[in-house]
Amino acid sequence: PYVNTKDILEKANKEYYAVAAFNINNLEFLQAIVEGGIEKKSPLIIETSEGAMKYAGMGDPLRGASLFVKMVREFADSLDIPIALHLDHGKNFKYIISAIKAGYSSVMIDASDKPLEENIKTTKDIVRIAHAAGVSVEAELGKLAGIEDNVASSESVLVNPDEAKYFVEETQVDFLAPAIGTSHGAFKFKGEAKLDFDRLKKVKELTKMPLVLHGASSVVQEMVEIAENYGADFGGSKGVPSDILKETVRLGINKVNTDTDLRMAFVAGLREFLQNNPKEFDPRKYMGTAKTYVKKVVSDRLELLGSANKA
Ligand SMILES: O=C(COP(=O)(O)O)NO
Ligand SMILES: [Ca+2]
Ligand code: NA
Ligand SMILES: [Zn+2]
Repeated sequence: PYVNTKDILEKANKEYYAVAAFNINNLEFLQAIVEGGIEKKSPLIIETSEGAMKYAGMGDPLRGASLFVKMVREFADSLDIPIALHLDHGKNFKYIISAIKAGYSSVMIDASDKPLEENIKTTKDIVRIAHAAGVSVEAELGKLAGIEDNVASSESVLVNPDEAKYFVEETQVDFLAPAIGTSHGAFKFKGEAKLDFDRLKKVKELTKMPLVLHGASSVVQEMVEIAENYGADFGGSKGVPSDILKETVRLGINKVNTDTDLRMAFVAGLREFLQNNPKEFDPRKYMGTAKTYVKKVVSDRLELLGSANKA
């Protein structure tokens, strides 16, 4: 069934497991993710960025949002696993309202680049509107290094646990993304991968609510090798190691945003197939391996996060 993200995350919060939130831009990624969820009997959170809404809607974000709702609902309404649709990194009021109007389960209002009081005010505005429409809300505290807020910020700004308690009380958000040292993309760490577990622990103790980890892709070595075998250059790529990811779940992360790992799996499959099948031009064939690899990464991640058999 098509459900509210909050329902999925409240259960995960109670039972101390995490649910992956997988980003999509097209049909093929959605198909592969849904296949993984069915195989693992796992709840699924499908999420789209504002850019994805624009891309799917060919420049019209409301049309894009509505297309994604219809696609996801077609799958969700016909399956036993709970599936939610979430707007990732909502920053533009028009896009957030479009997602709510189109029927998204939840929206993120990302005002983490603003001073605390402004983040609170903006988040409160969105919570009031979203909750009136039965839509749940995610917000963020702290900043991820790498590309954040369309600005390359070299330093990540880690969450302040006391601020987090004040923030959630003031805003009444449904789930919170505390920055604890991750960053978006495939180049997360120069040296050793390290996250601030202590801050995460404190935020969980103080808020007791479902928490979100952004920048949570692992950069799956198997996929890097296949892709590089067929012409990719992913030198220097490094993600969140599985053991560190598992530790964040143990400490209270319940939603794990995963985009890069699916992108790398898809392009690995695409490169491999195209190189080995010079005569093929049926998209259902040349995107077949790509979808299979995405499904594999999805299934492994659902298992790792503990949401398998939780549907
Ligand atoms: O945080 C993410 C995805 O992060 P990755 O680049 O690590 O997949 N989306 O909001
Ligand atoms: Ca942010
Ligand atoms: Na999000
Ligand atoms: Zn993110």
